[in-house]
Amino acid sequence: MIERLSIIGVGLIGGSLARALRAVGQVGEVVGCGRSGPNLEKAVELGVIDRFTHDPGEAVVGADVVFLAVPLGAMRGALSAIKDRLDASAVITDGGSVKGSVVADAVAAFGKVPTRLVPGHPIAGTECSGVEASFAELYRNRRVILTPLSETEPDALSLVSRMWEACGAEVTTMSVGHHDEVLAATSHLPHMLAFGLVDALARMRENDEIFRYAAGGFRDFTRIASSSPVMWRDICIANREALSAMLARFGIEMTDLAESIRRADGDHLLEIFERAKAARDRYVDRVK
Ligand SMILES: NC(=O)C1=CN([C@@H]2O[C@H](COP(=O)(O)OP(=O)(O)OC[C@H]3O[C@@H](n4cnc5c(N)ncnc54)[C@H](O)[C@@H]3O)[C@@H](O)[C@H]2O)C=CC1
Ligand SMILES: O=C(O)C(=O)Cc1ccc(O)cc1
Repeated sequence: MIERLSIIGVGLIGGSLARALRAVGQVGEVVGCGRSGPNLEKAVELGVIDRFTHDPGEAVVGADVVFLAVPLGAMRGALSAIKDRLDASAVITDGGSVKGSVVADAVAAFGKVPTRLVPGHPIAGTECSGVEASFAELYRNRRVILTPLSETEPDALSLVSRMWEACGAEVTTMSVGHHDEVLAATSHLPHMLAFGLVDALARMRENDEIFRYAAGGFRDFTRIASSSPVMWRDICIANREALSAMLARFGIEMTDLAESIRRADGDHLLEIFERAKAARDRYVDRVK
């Protein structure tokens, strides 16, 4: 289906796409591009990519699909670097966790919305980074959100949808703004809670003594605090408006909890916990 796929940023997300497409025989040549020589050499050794270059412009020559999988702060530079080297029919897509910033970066780089840009976001990942953490099954039975614009050419959208479906993913489309609001609530806020909790506890006791007495719940809740700091710095800045609003709403919830605890208001606490338990049980049932 794809003759030459160019992956800018061969880490967890880019590497897993290449592996998944290779596993189902839907890609010919895979060209990788990145900054780290050892990571790219590893990618060749693992059979994830066929060859690599450090020059994004060179990487996209002759590619029918270009997949951008760099941290959000590097998107604008990557788009500017590939702009003049793309084939006219090349489709550009990405895996960035925020979509408004990627569209703004594309407009800044191209001077207008590129009609063959299909912004995308696989709702799948782990707390690990780099090509060695990538695996072919990452996207199987997971959702991928595409946020096409009014300018997006239908055949480009259809190609990117089919690419993700070939990886076993379920593709949904929504607007850029809606995507960024929903993900601020379901992904970006929980990551802030995990980072904030672990940092607060770590600063309370210099010697890490406190972590020795943590139970399974702490480990489950904080797994995502092991995620890439650079990636999450960029996500926060890219989605600052929606994430700030979510953090403010969550702050009100925490204040309410703290007040109920101080007042020993068991009825109110029970009301909150029962409502939360019912909502989570419903969610877990739905995704089983
Ligand atoms: N990690 C996750 O669970 C998920 C991440 N994403 C998004 O996917 C993108 C990539 O994330 P990961 O694959 O997890 O990160 P990663 O750290 O595993 O891979 C990123 C790669 O990009 C390279 N890179 C960084 N700056 C670059 C530049 N200026 N030019 C070329 N290469 C550059 C890095 O060397 C690295 O190999 C991010 O935009 C992130 O928001 C989306 C869904 C899930
Ligand atoms: O590790 C996890 O559970 C994640 O939530 C991974 C993740 C990180 C960023 C995204 O934009 C989407 C998924």
